Amino acid sequence: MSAIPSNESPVEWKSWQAEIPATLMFIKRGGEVLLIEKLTGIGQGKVNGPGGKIDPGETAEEAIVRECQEELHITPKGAVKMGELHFAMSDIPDIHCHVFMATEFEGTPTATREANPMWTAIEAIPYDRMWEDDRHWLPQMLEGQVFTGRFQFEGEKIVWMDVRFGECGRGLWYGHS
Ligand SMILES: Nc1[nH]c(=O)nc2c1ncn2[C@H]1C[C@H](O)[C@@H](COP(=O)(O)OP(=O)(O)OP(=O)(O)O)O1
Repeated sequence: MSAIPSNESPVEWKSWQAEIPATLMFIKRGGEVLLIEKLTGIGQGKVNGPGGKIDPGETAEEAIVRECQEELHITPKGAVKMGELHFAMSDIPDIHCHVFMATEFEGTPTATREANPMWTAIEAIPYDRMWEDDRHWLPQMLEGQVFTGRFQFEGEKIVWMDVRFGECGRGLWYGHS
């Protein structure tokens, strides 16, 4: 299944490079998922998964473990890469985000200055408090589908999007990985 672009994107995606490499994590437990209320940084005030920028020299896998430790004092175990998100933004730097899912973790999710943890029933995920793209991939990802998404934002509104399920990575629209 794919969401087909309804108009031409002005972004030249073949040569597009994000300024910020980033990560997101969604930990599932039964019918719930661990979300956060983000208290600092990009998307402050929104609900999201824990995550953040990849530091220089870090892999995405290392970064997502560090971010979960910093934001919630937990260590995810056995994280699986599920998707890649490419955000062409209008008023903040462009972002390339690696999305992970896990079912195991060590520690107790704890509120920090960066995040309030929220165990949330999957059927009650508050999409109206999240980035607009999330409703286009998070439900499918939580059911186990890998994906690649490209989104062009004007402010916080999507003006163009292309989401494809069943494969993860830039090669989907590039012709090679
Ligand atoms: N459109 C979008 N949809 C989404 O679901 N998550 C988005 C998003 N745009 C950005 N993010 C997330 C991805 C990543 O986890 C996070 C990056 O935010 P931040 O820059 O705040 O990261 P950090 O927590 O590293 O912050 P600093 O330590 O302040 O640099 O925002």
